[in-house]
Amino acid sequence: MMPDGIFVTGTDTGVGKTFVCALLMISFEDTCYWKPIQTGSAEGTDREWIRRVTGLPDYRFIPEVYCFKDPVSPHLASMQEKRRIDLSNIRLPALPSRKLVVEGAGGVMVPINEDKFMLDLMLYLGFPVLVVARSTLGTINHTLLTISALRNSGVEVLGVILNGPRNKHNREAIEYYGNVRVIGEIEPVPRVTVNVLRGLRKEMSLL
Ligand SMILES: Nc1ncnc2c1ncn2[C@@H]1O[C@H](COP(=O)(O)OP(=O)(O)OP(=O)(O)O)[C@@H](O)[C@H]1O
Ligand SMILES: C[C@H](N)[C@H](N)CCCCCC(=O)O
Ligand SMILES: [Mg+2]
Repeated sequence: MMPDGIFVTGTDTGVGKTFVCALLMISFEDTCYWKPIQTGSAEGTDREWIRRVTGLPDYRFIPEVYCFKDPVSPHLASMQEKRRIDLSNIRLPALPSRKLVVEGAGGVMVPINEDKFMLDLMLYLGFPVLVVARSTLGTINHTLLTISALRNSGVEVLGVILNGPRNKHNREAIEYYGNVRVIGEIEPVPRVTVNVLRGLRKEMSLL
């Protein structure tokens, strides 16, 4: 059962958070998507990408609160555009549905202003967190560090999704040393389409 709100973070930028959010949107009816802080919008937003790939209606997508053009860390993008990111401006929108998927920018320690990080946004919103990680070499360290930062701050970790070629040893190490569930393993797909996402829905069944 998907909780009413879920925050999707990752061990890095480009690990597949948006892909997993698209999969959540396809897997659970009555779910809205929200990426409150987006950078790199000059190349398109994650909201637009999920909307295009899934074909889901507009009302299931909540507009960003902060949207910056340059594909850099939010703290830098906000300085460049002279618009400080203030957590108190990020208010939970009135939802047209019961469930919400929130996507972060990059990983947990990405700065958003002079003294706040993505992790503070997670604490502020208060949703349990799903961690998307690569399946390949190096992921044990990145994933354990991410989980440790989340738990040390009191954030509930729902589980980990490993994205990439299946790697049994990495999965087992993350579950054992991280004392965490790997709830899904997503293999690379040649092309991301709504039918491909539908075929991957079983990867969300442990949520
Ligand atoms: N399992 C997969 N198979 C094929 N392509 C994938 C898969 N997972 C992710 N991708 C592709 O890899 C790229 C990076 O993934 P994605 O945009 O989901 O990362 P992200 O973590 O959301 O990055 P950001 O920090 O920029 O939000 C995208 O082009 C995405 O479509
Ligand atoms: C532009 C990119 N796709 C993301 N939206 C922002 C990633 C910020 C990462 C910062 C860092 O960890 O160095
Ligand atoms: Mg993304």
